[in-house]
Amino acid sequence: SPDTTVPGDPEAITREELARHDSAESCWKAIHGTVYDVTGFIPDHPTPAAVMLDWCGRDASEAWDNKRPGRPHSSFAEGMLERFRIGRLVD
Ligand code: HEM
Repeated sequence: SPDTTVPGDPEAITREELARHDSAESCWKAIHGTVYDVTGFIPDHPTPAAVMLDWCGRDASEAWDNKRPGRPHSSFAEGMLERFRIGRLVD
């Protein structure tokens, strides 16, 4: 389970905590307020790894909504997200 910095709220993940997971060793992303651990998915994503790695440790909502300019991810991709969910972004 994630190491959060909000006592009593195991779902809460701060931006500070999110920012610690900014590499291929541990890659967390916030997308529209939900935090995902996508570390294990990086080799399976259909792009060079660098495309995914650029967004580790950050709010990746913008990238999620625009995998290419004006092109959101598919509903198939959307359906994959739940399995990576680890919590909720808080300030
Ligand atoms: C965070 C979890 C992510 C998941 C689960 C995911 C999943 C997928 C999947 C399943 C596809 C195949 C096409 C589709 O279904 O839309 C795809 C394509 C793609 N994704 Fe992601 N993706 C993620 C994050 C990102 C990020 C952060 C970027 C950064 C821009 C990105 C950029 C792309 C690109 C460029 C393609 C291929 C081109 C295309 O399909 O138009 N993805 N992704």
